[in-house]
Amino acid sequence: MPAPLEDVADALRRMMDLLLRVDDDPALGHITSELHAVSDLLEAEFDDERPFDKMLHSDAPRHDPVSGVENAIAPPIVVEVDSDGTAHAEVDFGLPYQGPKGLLHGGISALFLDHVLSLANSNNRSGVDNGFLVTAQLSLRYHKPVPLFERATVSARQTSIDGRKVRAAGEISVGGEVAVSAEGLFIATRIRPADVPGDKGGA
Ligand SMILES: CCCCCCCC/C=C\CCCCCCCC(=O)SCCNC(=O)CCNC(=O)[C@H](O)C(C)(C)COP(=O)(O)OP(=O)(O)OC[C@H]1O[C@@H](n2cnc3c(N)ncnc32)[C@H](O)[C@@H]1OP(=O)(O)O
Repeated sequence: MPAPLEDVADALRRMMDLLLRVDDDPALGHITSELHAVSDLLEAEFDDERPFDKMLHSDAPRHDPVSGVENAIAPPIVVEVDSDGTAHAEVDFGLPYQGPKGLLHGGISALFLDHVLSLANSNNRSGVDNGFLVTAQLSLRYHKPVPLFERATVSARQTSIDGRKVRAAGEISVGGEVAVSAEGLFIATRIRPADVPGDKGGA
């Protein structure tokens, strides 16, 4: 059963989508006041320390803009990692991700590929120094536009490990055809999860 924070994020996703469908309307003034009233309620509960702490210490990502179930910016996608190390997720991109009319914004493609390439690396870290694996380089090729409202598959696999340097490649495909392909270099930071107080090594 979804947790309350997931429910709220879902409600916010619905609203963001609707806001991109309405035109100027007299009701918008009232909606703006209502939203500020809700934000005032949230602000009263705000705990300055919580978001960063939660991201660092949770076992599953809940706040990131791709898979984060508590982040309304995220669709969110569910990434599965197969036994052969291939990471993949399915997603129907909607209006909040639009760039050219009816098409996915290219920066959003980069975001989703970065994320799924990262998860393809999280499965196999043998021989990699035990730091956080961060993106050092991401190279993209946009072959075809990605249409909104159609099922897209984002997939990635690790291609090599060389000391602290790990490489992965992946693509966004629609209807079985590659629309965007990516190659990424990820480097294990010198800072290790064990150096961060209270960290469980989740990210
Ligand atoms: C269903 C499965 C569930 C699993 C759940 C798992 C939990 C997941 C949790 C959560 C979700 C994940 C969310 C994904 C997030 C996506 C990834 C990001 O967004 S990461 C953030 C963006 N990236 C940065 O902020 C990096 C910023 N840069 C740096 O910190 C440094 O520059 C760093 C660490 C990359 C390198 O710095 P140095 O000082 O440690 O590196 P030096 O020692 O100089 O270099 C090492 C080697 O790498 C090369 N190198 C360094 N930087 C390079 C670069 N940019 N390009 C090419 N080569 C580079 C060097 O030439 C050197 O090579 P030679 O060993 O000599 O051969």
